[in-house]
This record gives sequence, structure tokens and C-alpha cells, in this order.
Amino acid sequence: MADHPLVAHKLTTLRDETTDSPTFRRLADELVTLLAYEATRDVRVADVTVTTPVGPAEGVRLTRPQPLVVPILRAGLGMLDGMTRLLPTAEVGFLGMVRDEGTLKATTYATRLPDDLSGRQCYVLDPMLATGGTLAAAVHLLLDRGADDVTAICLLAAPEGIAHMEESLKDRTVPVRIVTAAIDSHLNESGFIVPGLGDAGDRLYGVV
Ligand SMILES: O=P(O)(O)OC[C@H]1O[C@H](OP(=O)(O)OP(=O)(O)O)[C@H](O)[C@@H]1O
Ligand SMILES: O=c1cc[nH]c(=O)[nH]1
Ligand SMILES: [Mg+2]
Repeated sequence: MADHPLVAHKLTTLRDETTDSPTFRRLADELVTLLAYEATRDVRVADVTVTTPVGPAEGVRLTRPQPLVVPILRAGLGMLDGMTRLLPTAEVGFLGMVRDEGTLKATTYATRLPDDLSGRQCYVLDPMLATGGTLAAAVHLLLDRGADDVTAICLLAAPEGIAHMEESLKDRTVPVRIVTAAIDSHLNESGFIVPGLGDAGDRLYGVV
């Protein structure tokens, strides 16, 4: 969990039901950039030497293959710009997933990802980790394609969702991390995070 007063400040306004959609989008974008800083702590780099005007300097560069960023549509799209601002050379794949609001089961309606993710670090973007059905399915899909390191960035997580992720992924050997701005209290009977922020997709893009 990202423990920083700026993250807490922005998250508080994001939760506020009086925050309008343009402000919600801007705050989600800003929050992701802050979370991305934490989430990319283990991004792979290699040693390089550059020459400054004064002489050689040891440094690092991101290695290839480039990391893959995967926003889960719709709501994850609101996190994409904030992430690629920090990782401009990353490639971007897309997953369209929707949760049935009655059964709370997630289905995938769009997949645009490289077939082979061997050796790739993947960063999955989805603002809400509620039951965990959506994120677990997304991570399994990436692992099945060979991803060898997965980090999920969420704005909010419910304890039930984190527990579901742990249970669902317990037989996988690949490291999977979750970076979130806060872990909330619980899910309500409709599967919404409490206190949460409501429906992230609707607050970003409107009710469809
Ligand atoms: O952890 P879960 O219980 O699976 O719920 C979380 C999912 O629900 C929301 O998406 P939604 O289905 O509302 O789609 P949207 O982004 O298009 O609004 C949210 O953006 C997550 O993807
Ligand atoms: O609280 C929740 C749970 C799932 N999806 C959302 O957008 N919000
Ligand atoms: Mg939604």
C-alpha cells in the first residue's frame, strides 16, 4: 500500500461524491503516476556508461523486452496516461472485461495482447480490486502467455479481493504484486468497495 500524504490527499477527493468527472479523471491520472513510482521499483535495468560533458558516468537503462502495460477497459483506461508518462517506452496491450453486476462474475469481451509474453514484465491497470474476479482472470491470462513478472496497480482494494488473488494464484510460481493507494474496509452486498468511491468506470466515463 502506498503510504504518502499526497496519495491520501488525492484519494480523498477522488472518493468524494461531489467530485465531478473532469476532476475525477485528473486525480486518477495523478494518483497513478505516484503509484507507478512505487510499482516500478523492480523494473529491469542494465548498467550503462554515458559520457557527461565532464567525463564518464555509470548509470542504468531499462532493458528489453520493454515492459507491457495492460489497462483493463473501461476504467483502467483512465490510468493509462499516468502510467505511460512514467514508462514512455512501454508497450501497451488491452483487455476488455466487465463484471456482471448480478452474479459478480467477470467476462472478457476484448483481448489485444502479444501472444508470447515470455520474459516480459507486465503492469496491469485497474482502479478497483473488489471481489478480485476481474484481476485474477487478467493475471492468469498474462501468465498463461508466459509473463514472468506481474504487478497490478489499483487505486482501491478490498480485503476480499486481495484474499481472492492470493488463493487464485497460490499454485503459480511467478511473482505477482499488487500496489494500491488504500485497502478499504469490506465489500457490500452488491460487491462494491466500502467506503470506496462508487463505480470507477461510471465516474470516469458516465453511466452506460
Ligand atoms: O474485483 P471485481 O469484483 O471483479 O470488480 C472490479 C471490476 O469492476 C469494475 O469494472 P466494471 O465491470 O464495472 O467495468 P467498467 O470498467 O467497464 O465500468 C472495475 O473497473 C474492475 O474491473
Ligand atoms: O466498488 C466498486 C467495485 C467494482 N467496481 C467499481 O467500479 N467499484
Ligand atoms: Mg464499471
